[in-house]
Amino acid sequence: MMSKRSLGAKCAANKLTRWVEPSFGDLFNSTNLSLSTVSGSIARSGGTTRGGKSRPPSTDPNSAKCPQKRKADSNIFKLQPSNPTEPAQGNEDEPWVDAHTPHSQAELAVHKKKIEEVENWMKVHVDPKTTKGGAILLLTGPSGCGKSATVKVLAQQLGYSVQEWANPSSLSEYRPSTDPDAYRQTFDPDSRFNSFYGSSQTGQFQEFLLRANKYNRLQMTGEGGASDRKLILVEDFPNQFYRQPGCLHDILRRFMRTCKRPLVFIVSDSLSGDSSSRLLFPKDVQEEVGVCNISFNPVAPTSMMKVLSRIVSLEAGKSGGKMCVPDKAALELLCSGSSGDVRSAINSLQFSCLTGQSVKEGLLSVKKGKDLATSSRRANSRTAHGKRKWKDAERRDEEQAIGGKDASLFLFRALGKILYCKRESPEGLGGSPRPSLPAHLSEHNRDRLLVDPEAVVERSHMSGEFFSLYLQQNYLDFFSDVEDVARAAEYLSDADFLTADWNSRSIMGEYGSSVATRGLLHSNCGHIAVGFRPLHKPNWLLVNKKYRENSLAAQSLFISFCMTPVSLQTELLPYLAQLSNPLRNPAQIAFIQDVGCLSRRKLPGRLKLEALTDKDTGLLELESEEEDGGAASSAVIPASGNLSGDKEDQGDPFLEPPLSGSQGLGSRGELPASQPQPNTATALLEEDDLLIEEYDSDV
Ligand SMILES: Nc1ncnc2c1ncn2[C@@H]1O[C@H](COP(=O)(O)OP(=O)(O)OP(=O)(O)O)[C@@H](O)[C@H]1O
Repeated sequence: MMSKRSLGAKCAANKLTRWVEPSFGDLFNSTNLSLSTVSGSIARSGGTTRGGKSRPPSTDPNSAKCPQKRKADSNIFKLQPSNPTEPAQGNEDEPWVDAHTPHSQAELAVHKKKIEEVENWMKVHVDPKTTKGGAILLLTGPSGCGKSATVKVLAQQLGYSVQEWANPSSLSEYRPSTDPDAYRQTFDPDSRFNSFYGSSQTGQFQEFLLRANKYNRLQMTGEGGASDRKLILVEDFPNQFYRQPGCLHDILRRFMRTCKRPLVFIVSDSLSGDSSSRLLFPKDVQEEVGVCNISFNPVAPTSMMKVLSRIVSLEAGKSGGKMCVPDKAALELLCSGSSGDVRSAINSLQFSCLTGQSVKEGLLSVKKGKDLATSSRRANSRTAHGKRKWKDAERRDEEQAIGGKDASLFLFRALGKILYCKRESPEGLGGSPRPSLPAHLSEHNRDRLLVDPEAVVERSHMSGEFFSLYLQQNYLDFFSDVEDVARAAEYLSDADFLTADWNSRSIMGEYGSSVATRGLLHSNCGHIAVGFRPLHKPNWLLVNKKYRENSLAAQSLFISFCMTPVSLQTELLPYLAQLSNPLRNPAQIAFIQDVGCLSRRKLPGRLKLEALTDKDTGLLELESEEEDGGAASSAVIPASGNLSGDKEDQGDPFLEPPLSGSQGLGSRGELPASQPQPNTATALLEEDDLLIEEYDSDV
């Protein structure tokens, strides 16, 4: 993978001299000084983006000290001149992402509906005449999908100014005074001499919000428009917020009470599942302070193509024939390789169009991609449908060669790739006959797969075992023949078996997931086109959650017995349930009724399935498990349902989720909430299955 960031880092190391030179342009009579690094950190001093060209240097010390990281990324092209002795020529070195910044809604590579949503929110909340209190907008979505660009374009269009927060890079050093009074004041939050508080990033952030809310921007010469229409933009978050999101939540609450300006937060999601937006803005806080959340999608390939084609034609015109112009196939490669990140796509485009030694490889890769695209187009002339699929599967590696983004897959899509079992058409690509298996193996004959199962699992960013767990939950809906189901079930249990031994689990994990995925694909020979099928999260997650909660509850309620949770639930509680007067604590009675006995009347029904959405990731699942589970954090959750990370059961890595979880579930057909439910207990009592009398030893 050649990401823009790693590329930037490499170039910075190699061409450090060139990086320094323009900063001393005046001294060395270097006239072509590009200021976009400094001016890249726009608006944090109060200005909006003015055009895509070099902007005047900001006077804000923050912006000079700390160029925003994403802007710094875009400077990679400045750091690699073909000849370091030559001065930069004109705008040649300007990053195209900056040079082609969108200036109007029509130019934005963002879905119209999303733009409209943001525009409507702005119209309602930014005008101080129509709004009373503060309002908060949260924009989420993958990196480079145009969130900031949308805010800036709309702000410019509606005549609003944007005041943006940027994390200060260096804080003024704190030197404790020897005077005890001064020392006390330093740490006293109510003291106005509180230098410690004032100098922390969080403190500065709070102060920024206060000032941004209180004061209007200074009117610069030549600037017109209503300066009281302002929105506050936050994309960088003080690091402290990631450690203690509660700090941010307190600030938000205070902001909503006291402020009158609208506040826009932009948080980029990562495909690998470490969702900052979930951490910084949990659902309950969003509801409490009334955050409006608009979620952006990756840029659609058609919009991306339009942007790239426009840039290529403009740049080709400017270069006067010097530029290496990529053709449509190469642009398509760039589009699919960028995973909907317009910044990454434009950077890759510029990189691949540069002429010079340093990008020779990039050009070769484009050529390779072109050749491949052309040959596959020829080969697929017969089967129009197979054409695209084939190209997708075969070209993925080529895409990565030209600075493509890491092609991560959301879990939903990754599962679909296995379950829908897409294969090449029987006549093969190009109509040439495929070699077939010998007669005695003919039952194993299958058309060629259009997916690489191992790559799919890898791109889903979750362990193979966990991936198999999702497959186990969902595969039945995609089979039409019971023989196939039997074979698939066998493969799945083989996969479980491979990872059953915790000693070799880390090594065998990959083999296990290969057996599970390939086994499913191979078994499904009677596969019929099944249209859309909803996918669900594994029941195991719910059962496991319930089990952990029961374990904790059992331990705390029956602490005096000094037994492990497993022994409590499988030995003691069923025994106590048989006694008519064991205890007098209502919580204990309720728990015994919930966990210690099987209902004779009602059979456990199917659990209520939780739908898997296209934005879910397996890691989130694990995280939420850990959050909810408190002390019982699970480090590894294998497909077989073994819970090896559970602290109470560390001595028993093969612990099965006990029956207790499903009992409580089954009696009501759905999983009850975390703690033992009094209603469950009541329902059971009503059944007369069991009667536990309250026993008072004092009587
Ligand atoms: N047509 C276009 N639509 C959107 N952005 C474009 C377009 N053409 C060029 N760009 C540039 O692409 C970049 C898009 O990045 P932007 O900052 O908007 O992404 P983002 O969704 O906010 O993600 P991040 O959090 O990574 O910044 C900007 O630098 C923008 O100037």
